[in-house]
Amino acid sequence: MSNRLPVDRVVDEAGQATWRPSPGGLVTALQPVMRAEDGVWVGWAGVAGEEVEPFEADGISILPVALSEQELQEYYEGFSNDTLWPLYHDVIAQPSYHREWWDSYVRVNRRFADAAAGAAAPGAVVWVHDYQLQLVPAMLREVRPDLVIGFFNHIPFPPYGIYSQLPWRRQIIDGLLGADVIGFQRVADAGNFSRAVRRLKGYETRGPIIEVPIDTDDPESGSHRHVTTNRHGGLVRTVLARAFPISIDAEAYQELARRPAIQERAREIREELGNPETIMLGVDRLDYTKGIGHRLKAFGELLRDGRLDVEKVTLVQVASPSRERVETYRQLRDEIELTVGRINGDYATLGHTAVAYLHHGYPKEEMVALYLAADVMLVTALRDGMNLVAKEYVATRVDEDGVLVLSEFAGASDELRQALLINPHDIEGLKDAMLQAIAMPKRDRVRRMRALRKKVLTNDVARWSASFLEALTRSAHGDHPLQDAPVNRR
Ligand SMILES: O=P(O)(O)OC[C@H]1O[C@H](O[C@H]2O[C@H](CO)[C@@H](O)[C@H](O)[C@H]2O)[C@H](O)[C@@H](O)[C@@H]1O
Ligand SMILES: O=c1ccn([C@@H]2O[C@H](COP(=O)(O)OP(=O)(O)O)[C@@H](O)[C@H]2O)c(=O)[nH]1
Repeated sequence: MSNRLPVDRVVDEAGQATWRPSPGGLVTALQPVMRAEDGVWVGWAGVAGEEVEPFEADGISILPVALSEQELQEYYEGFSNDTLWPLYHDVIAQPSYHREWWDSYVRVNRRFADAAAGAAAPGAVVWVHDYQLQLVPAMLREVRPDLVIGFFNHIPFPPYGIYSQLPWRRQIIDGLLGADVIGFQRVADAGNFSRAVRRLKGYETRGPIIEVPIDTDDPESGSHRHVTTNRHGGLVRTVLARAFPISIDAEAYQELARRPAIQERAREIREELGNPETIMLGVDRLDYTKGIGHRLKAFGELLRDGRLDVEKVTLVQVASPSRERVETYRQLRDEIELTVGRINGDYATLGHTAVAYLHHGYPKEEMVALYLAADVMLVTALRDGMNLVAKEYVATRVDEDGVLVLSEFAGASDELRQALLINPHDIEGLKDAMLQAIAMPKRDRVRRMRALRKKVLTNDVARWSASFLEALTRSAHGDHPLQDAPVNRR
């Protein structure tokens, strides 16, 4: 279950409906998993006010959940993306708190839970994804205690000092604790969650295990899995909360990178840009968490100070459209486009663009060609759950060349230690890292890229889903594995 299905329904001006792939890393990561399983994907079809019948897409059974226009505004654009999203990303933007948005979030979560409850076979495994659906685990457990329920949070879980702002902080914790296994991107996220549970609920935790007291007056209390007695002699249900860092289908990216047509397209991209000595690339949803403004500032200053030459270096910035009706996102687009216009106005020449700015979403093949064309990949997120783009760049570089500049605030930095790690708030540090990346000798580039590729090729998306589902299946047999998934325990 995820808010977004792998395909969005798009209705054109003539009223004709078509399906197009959904944006974002969650769908990229889950598609190969779902293709391999004989399951049902429950999610929203991407258009408001329409009931869509269950259907098949690319070998996946789809069960659409309908949202009205008002729910789209209050549950998705409002509570999910204007309350939870900024709150969980370190309040980079100010979260808005509205009681009607919360009511809508509860209503829509209930609808998702009901849909899954109706579709799941007895004892089935249900895997719920992301911050839009945090109440679903408890709602589902209430009506279907036979199910094995997993939850994975794709975005960060904030430190308690930030999380505690949320007026509905206890309800969200209760919602999540309905799951048997709760997965996070980083060890730090899992730690933040356990702390919030201790502070808000007073429940005890032992490493990754959370002890949820059982209400013995509840007639359903006998149906719980992994019930045990805690050190005070009380009956508790145990929940596993741990890091499972997500990844990509690395083999598929390698395969695309080896295709002659895609390699030719990469050469064409370089030519279209006037064959600069260095191409730097940024690929992001147009989101304030991605640090696009910081990246442009650093690049603009390097041109201003004559440390970079527009005839030698071009920055390609793909900023794919995202959440365009949310005011903060509209403002961000204006700011970014103003900055790009200024940099190009000040430093571009007739023959050489400084920033090639593309406000589009591209298919995978074009993404791979862009990755192959880029000498330096810039991931400067201010906060990011994982950032699959960083991993895709590494998987694509079958030539073992290219330099990844990576923010330490992206989950990917826990694993990709051989990237040039930066703090995007430190503009001078970012500028130095860009120059270091451009000037890095081939031997060093290859050494770093080899080490990065080993990580991404070993810890791919199949391994991620297998380790989560294994933890979930073991939990169905009353056994919570205590060790962490493969990740640096930093
Ligand atoms: O569905 P949208 O509102 O259009 O947004 C797209 C997705 O963005 C987020 O992606 C996150 O998941 C990635 C995979 O785990 C991760 O690499 C990235 O850091 C996250 O930001 C969001 O979490 C998804 O729910 C959205 O569908
Ligand atoms: O034009 C684009 C821009 C992005 N992406 C994909 O969108 C995902 C972005 O995931 P990431 O984890 O980096 O960030 P998110 O957008 O989920 O926050 C990656 O798989 C990208 O390849 C894409 O297919 N076309």
